[in-house]
Amino acid sequence: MANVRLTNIRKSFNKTEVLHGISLDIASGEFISLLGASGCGKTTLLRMVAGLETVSAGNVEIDNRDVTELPPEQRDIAMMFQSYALLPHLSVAENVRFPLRMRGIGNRDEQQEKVKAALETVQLGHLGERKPRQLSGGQQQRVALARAIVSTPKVLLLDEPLSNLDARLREDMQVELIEIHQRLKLTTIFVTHDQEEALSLSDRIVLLNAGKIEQQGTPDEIYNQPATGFASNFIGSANLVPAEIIDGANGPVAKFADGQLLSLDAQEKTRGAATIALRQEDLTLSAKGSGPKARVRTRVFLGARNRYVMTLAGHPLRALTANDLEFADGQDVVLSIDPARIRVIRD
Ligand SMILES: Nc1ncnc2c1ncn2[C@@H]1O[C@H](COP(=O)(O)OP(=O)(O)OP(=O)(O)O)[C@@H](O)[C@H]1O
Repeated sequence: MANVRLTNIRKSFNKTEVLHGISLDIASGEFISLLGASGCGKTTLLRMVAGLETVSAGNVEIDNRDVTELPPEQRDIAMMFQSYALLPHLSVAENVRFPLRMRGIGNRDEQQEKVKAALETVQLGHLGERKPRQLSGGQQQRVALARAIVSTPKVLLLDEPLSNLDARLREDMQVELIEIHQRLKLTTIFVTHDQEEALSLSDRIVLLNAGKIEQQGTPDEIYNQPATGFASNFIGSANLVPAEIIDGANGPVAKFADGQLLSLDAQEKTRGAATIALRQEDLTLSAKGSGPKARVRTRVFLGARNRYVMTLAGHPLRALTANDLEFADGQDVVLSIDPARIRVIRD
């Protein structure tokens, strides 16, 4: 287990810069997620930690050692890819043993001990003799994970390792990853575009946007205190509505383009043009009462809940509600929200 330090990392492909100076300190034993939309540079950054991609500028340190110029096999890392690439002609146990053989770690008996332990960690101790094609997709993914952890690398790099799994298996594997991390305490860098996965697995989330770090923090901080409009929208898909922040009779209020007012937290300091971030799950809808009104455009049935798509001051607004609430298309509904849950982002 080791710390990882990235200092001012830049990467250009054919003169186009895709990573614009990333600096990041990852503590020994930390589980960190690189979260961001497709194309923001997550995989490129991970590959540079692995040594599979050169850096255009900056430094990579692992365990307080500069590895920027070292090839992957000298970095003491293991990487698991989205396509887990098992060798079809080798048994499960031989697949897991492969990195030990490549790196000449231990003799045959020691290698087999390690393989057994790794397969037991992913609960596949009984399937070592099978060939990969005789396993389900989820089991194959576990074999790939066993192969990644078998050499107890200093750093474990995971590139969207769960993205090929169906929803149920994915949840099971998430729990398994959490348990494996608790047991082995490997420094782990996990790439994902799935915010829920990042929130549920990580000690810390690094949100990337177009080759830069947009925000980093614990899942709680990232979810509850998004620092920018991008972060609010990306995590928890908040509604973003422009407004003017003014002093009302009882404290600050947001005034929307159509003149409607929404009370803000008494502590809110911003005044003037801003964007209001309203989480779908924080909005309460009612047929009567005081507060800004939104017009229902459509209702999406989600089983236990409904999603209402509405219009507020000319902007789309979505809310999640319990499904015993029914509003008709075209109806005006009153919005209420705990002022402490409203985020004001200065324009
Ligand atoms: N080998 C390459 N040659 C040229 N451009 C590349 C190369 N690899 C990546 N890029 C570009 O660099 C940018 C970042 O790509 P990267 O794969 O790191 O993004 P990502 O966030 O991992 O996306 P995804 O979630 O879709 O995998 C993209 O614009 C991509 O087109």
